[in-house]
Amino acid sequence: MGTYCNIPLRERNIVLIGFMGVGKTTIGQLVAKKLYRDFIDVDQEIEKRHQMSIPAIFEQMGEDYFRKVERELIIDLCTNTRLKIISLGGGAYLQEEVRKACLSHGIVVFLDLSWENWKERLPSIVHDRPLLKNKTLEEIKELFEQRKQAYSQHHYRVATDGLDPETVATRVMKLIRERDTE
Ligand SMILES: Nc1ncnc2c1ncn2[C@@H]1O[C@H](COP(=O)(O)OP(=O)(O)OP(=O)(O)O)[C@@H](O)[C@H]1O
Ligand SMILES: O=C(O)C1=C[C@@H](O)[C@@H](O)[C@H](O)C1
Ligand SMILES: [Mg+2]
Repeated sequence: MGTYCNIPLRERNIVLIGFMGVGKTTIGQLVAKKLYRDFIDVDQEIEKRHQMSIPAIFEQMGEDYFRKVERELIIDLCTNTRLKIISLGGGAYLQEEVRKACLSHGIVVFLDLSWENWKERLPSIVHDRPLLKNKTLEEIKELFEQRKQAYSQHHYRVATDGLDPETVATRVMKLIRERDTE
């Protein structure tokens, strides 16, 4: 897969990236509604295809299997679809092939949230994120910091601290509209 892309800018998929729980799924749904586009959540799509939850896939088939399925699905979506709003799982963008496909074929929007604000969200998300289970807060912070380097490879960044989902979605939508009228 080369980096050449013949998809016109206006038709490229919008790909939301960022750490677990920053709001990719929540915001992606809202942006899709606002722009009248289809929404695809990669985690939900994998769950649907396997008829299993993400924690069950991790437990029964292992993380390596999940990462392969995730990578193949994202590359397929990036290269073969247009005009979608796609929310990735939090760890997908750590894979280089995924980054390349998203950056060359889509418009990548990084949803950023500070550690201080993210910490507050942990209790509401820990139960269905296998990578957060059985980890201390310090270990999670380390993962949060480690992943920053990968997420720094994006087209746009939206700082989400203190913003409700509607406001974040409006900001994402404005970025896309401004880009389309450039
Ligand atoms: N801007 C926001 N303000 C407050 N709460 C939010 C915001 N965005 C999302 N949330 C809440 O945070 C939790 C995680 O959101 P969501 O599932 O959308 O994250 P995600 O980035 O898709 O996570 P994952 O990487 O695990 O798929 C949900 O309970 C959601 O309601
Ligand atoms: O950040 C991660 O590695 C993950 C995030 C979730 O979206 C799921 O894809 C899964 O729980 C792994
Ligand atoms: Mg999600």
